[in-house]
Amino acid sequence: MAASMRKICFRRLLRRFSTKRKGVNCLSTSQDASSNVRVRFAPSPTGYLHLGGLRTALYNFLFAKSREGTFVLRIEDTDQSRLIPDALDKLEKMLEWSGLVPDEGPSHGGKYGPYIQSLRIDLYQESIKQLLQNGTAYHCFCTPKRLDLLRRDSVRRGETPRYDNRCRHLEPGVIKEKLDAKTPYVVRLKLEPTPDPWDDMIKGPIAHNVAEIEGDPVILKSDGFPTYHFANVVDDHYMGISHVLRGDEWIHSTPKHLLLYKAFGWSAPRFAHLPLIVNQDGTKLSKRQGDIHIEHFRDQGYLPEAVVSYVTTIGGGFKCNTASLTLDQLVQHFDIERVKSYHSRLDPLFLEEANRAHLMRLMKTRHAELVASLRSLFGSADQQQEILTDKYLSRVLHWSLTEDRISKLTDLVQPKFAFLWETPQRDQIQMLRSTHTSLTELLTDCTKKLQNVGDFEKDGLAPVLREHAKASGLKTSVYMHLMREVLSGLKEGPPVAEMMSVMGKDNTLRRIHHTIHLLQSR
Ligand SMILES: Nc1ncnc2c1ncn2[C@@H]1O[C@H](COP(=O)(O)OP(=O)(O)OP(=O)(O)O)[C@@H](O)[C@H]1O
Repeated sequence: MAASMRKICFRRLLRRFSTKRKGVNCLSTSQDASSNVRVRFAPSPTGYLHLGGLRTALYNFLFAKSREGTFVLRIEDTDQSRLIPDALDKLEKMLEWSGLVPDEGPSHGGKYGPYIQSLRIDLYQESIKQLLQNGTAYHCFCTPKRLDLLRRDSVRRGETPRYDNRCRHLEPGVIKEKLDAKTPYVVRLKLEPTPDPWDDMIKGPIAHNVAEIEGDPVILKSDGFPTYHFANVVDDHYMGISHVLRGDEWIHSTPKHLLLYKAFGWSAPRFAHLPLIVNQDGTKLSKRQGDIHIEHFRDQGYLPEAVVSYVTTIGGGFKCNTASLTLDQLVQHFDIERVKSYHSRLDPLFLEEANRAHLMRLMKTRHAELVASLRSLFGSADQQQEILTDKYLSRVLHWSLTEDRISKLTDLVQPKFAFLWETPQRDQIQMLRSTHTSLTELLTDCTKKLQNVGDFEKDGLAPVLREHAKASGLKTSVYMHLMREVLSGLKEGPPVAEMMSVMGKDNTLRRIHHTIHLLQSR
């Protein structure tokens, strides 16, 4: 067995073992996995939904739906300095477009709302009092200047900067004095050693002794807003979240979160840290990159089902190929035990494959809708309206998909497919007249041959065209080039017999007659 395979099996074994002995030695994550499943997708509105965020939203959705649970959308907007005004609106639209409709959320309501953190400030301020009273948190009056000096000092010594926990030890009288004098403060959590492992649903037991590495973290900022860690834990508790599925970048924050649960005396949810979707250089995909936003894929003409399939390729979780699975099928096949623990890059070729597979599926299941979508790519005033019949559009769809010519509908309006919709221009045809003097006769003869072809399929047309080339004394390649230009104005493209077959007999003959007419007119 290869070493990497042995490692994976060992990790799986550990995961099973550690799940069974949950609570024995691990930091407590005591929610019972079989109890009422409630998960949340909790993005910050600091940018638009991208592939990484969508993948995390999707796995939360799949986990909830595969266990008859609830999928909650919560907006984490405590970093007010980075807010983007229309981010929430667009995020909700993109989730809906992808089919990941929340059961509870800012626009869907629910009994645990509000679902936007900036509307829950009172709850955080009440909750912080609890920790100040039981002594697990404390006021810190250190000035930004002192913190900066500390940081510089550490850097000078070649150490990782960390807060020295000085205000942990302030006398109650000093604290009162400073509070009475309205001295600005933050609230920090007292970190305790966390040498014991906690049990991640994907990675198995993980030990991270955060107090050895970091100073006490801020949980309430000087502007009265909670930090990510604090609001996240308070909300997960009050929203009854049973499982937290989030990106791997939060894995080292988990001991802090577990300490917060402990400080409150609450039981913690189970955690699953999902592998990240990374860039070519191994860095995490992030909101600041334009071409990874879900809107970008929608605008390019990709189907929501295909974009969803695309993001399932990082992280696994399925025992079958997901290229053509619908959301319902993904729910049926999803198994968190199969989620991988390593980060990877997306393969854009898979998106093309998935989009094609979903288009093929829609051809069978929602044919009329697909035809209507193709028609909608053309303006109502466009000259080609008269050929946009259901029959013609269906034939184009069938051809382009079965012959692997396109991966999305919008490909069909690219210049290389213009021949499907437009007749060649007068000047293109007139150019041909100068190189082929007897073109009118050749085309007239060709129409006679084509009239007699009953089954206008490429296999029947190809020998007829080859024979006509021979009878006209032209090399087949020269003849085919000529016919392609007559039909499409293009120098390159699909084989002529294939072109004719997709255009259909009437359309093909009409085009040739049109060319003859242009050749005869001056
Ligand atoms: N590249 C990624 N791969 C997998 N999950 C991701 C990725 N980026 C974000 N996530 C997850 O999506 C969820 C929402 O993330 P969030 O809204 O904070 O976006 P973000 O891209 O992490 O933000 P930023 O661009 O500021 O880093 C989080 O659980 C986060 O872990």
